[in-house]
Amino acid sequence: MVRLFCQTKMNALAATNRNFKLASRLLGLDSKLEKSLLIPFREIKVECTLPKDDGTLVSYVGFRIQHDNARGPMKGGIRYHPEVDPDEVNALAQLMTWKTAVANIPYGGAKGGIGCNPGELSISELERLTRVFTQKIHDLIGIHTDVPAPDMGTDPQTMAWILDEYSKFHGYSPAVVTGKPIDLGGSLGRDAATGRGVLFATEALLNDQGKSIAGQRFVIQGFGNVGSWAAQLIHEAGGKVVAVSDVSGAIKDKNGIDIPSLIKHVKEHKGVKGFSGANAIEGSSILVEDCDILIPAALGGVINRENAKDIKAKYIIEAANHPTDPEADEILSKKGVIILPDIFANSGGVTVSYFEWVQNIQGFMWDEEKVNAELKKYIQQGFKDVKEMCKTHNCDLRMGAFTLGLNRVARATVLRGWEA
Ligand SMILES: NC(=O)C1=CN([C@@H]2O[C@H](COP(=O)(O)OP(=O)(O)OC[C@H]3O[C@@H](n4cnc5c(N)ncnc54)[C@H](OP(=O)(O)O)[C@@H]3O)[C@@H](O)[C@H]2O)C=CC1
Ligand SMILES: O=C(O)CCC(=O)C(=O)O
Repeated sequence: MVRLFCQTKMNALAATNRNFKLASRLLGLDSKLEKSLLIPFREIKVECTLPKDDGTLVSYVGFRIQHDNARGPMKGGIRYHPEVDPDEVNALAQLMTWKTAVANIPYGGAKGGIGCNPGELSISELERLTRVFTQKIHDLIGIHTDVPAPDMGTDPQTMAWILDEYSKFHGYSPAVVTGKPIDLGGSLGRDAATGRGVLFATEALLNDQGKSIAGQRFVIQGFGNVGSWAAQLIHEAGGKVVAVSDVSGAIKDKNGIDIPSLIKHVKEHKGVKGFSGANAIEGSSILVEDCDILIPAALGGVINRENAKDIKAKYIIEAANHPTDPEADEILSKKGVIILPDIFANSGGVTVSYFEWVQNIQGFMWDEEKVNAELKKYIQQGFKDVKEMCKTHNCDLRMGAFTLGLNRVARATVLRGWEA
């Protein structure tokens, strides 16, 4: 009990449900419809027993939470991380439902995960674990039911193993996963898509404020797929990335870090630690470093009531999923900090996943220029739609995005006659 009160981070599901309720109230949804929208469609929990390289057996718990399919097949990433827990996966699945609706792509929402530390498993152990997980869920995913993709701790190779294992049961099915290698039907531009979407979303927000990326000072937490692509594209657009962190450590240079050199360093040393072109700082201070724009691109709940008051950024672009607790939202709003919410800011990844799925179904590959140009159109339209809801409901960008997403899913639910 005491520990509960000492926690600074809110439970992810409680936080997501709180935002859902606020948006539902703004839209005036009735309680039956609210219930249909909130309760997940299906929650899958499986034991994955892995024979380790040394012959011992270890068991991991895997989840796939399928939240909603009113607007189309369920869609969302699979995460390998030691902190994966059912409540968080549930929250992430629900966020996917609102995200695909905000992006206006014909999907619902799902999310999966295995509670493991991928850094401690060999490649062959990761492959066996992924294949066991796929064997357990193959009859519940599919091209027109639920389409997984990468998230934290997983990558195109993980998707290739899922594709291959799934295809043993159902025939060759490249469209059953997105974010897969190009050689197996992956889309050009998917690897960079979440980071590129973060760039386009930031540009849309700044343009709306009469500003541009050039000269803005950015701090980025997380330097994996999303953080490193966002950093590279922001750097190319003239933004100054002044501090970056990952699990290995954090670095800072107020004149701007040379991002291409940092990317080279991270490839060689598996982390930002030891980069000679910047000064080492405490990892815990990254979120409160002096900057104009803060981009959390790692874990959820990192911006909470404990550190919100010390944040110096004027803007927060949520590249990570649910990085900001509702309590922190309130503190930051009082300080005038503008937050571009996750369900819009990081929607570039799932949007290009949609393009990948479409290409697989069409059997026709787009060039990268087309992928990036289409992504830009979707993000710019998404920003306009979110702003419109902010005007209608006199609310902030998070509630603008939530009301937009909920409203679209609610309409589909009623049209299908599904309200409870
Ligand atoms: N991949 C995608 O397409 C999408 C991802 N997202 C979200 O973006 C976020 C990042 O995902 P992604 O980039 O794919 O994941 P990756 O696994 O590629 O990268 C995660 C990064 O976060 C770092 N990290 C983990 N814990 C901490 C910590 N406590 N402090 C600082 N850094 C930390 C990791 O460090 P290290 O490498 O040292 O372990 C790594 O740099 C997640 O919230 C994910 O849900 C959202 C939309 C789409
Ligand atoms: O690309 C996808 O399908 C999902 C990406 C994802 O997991 C996310 O947007 O959080």
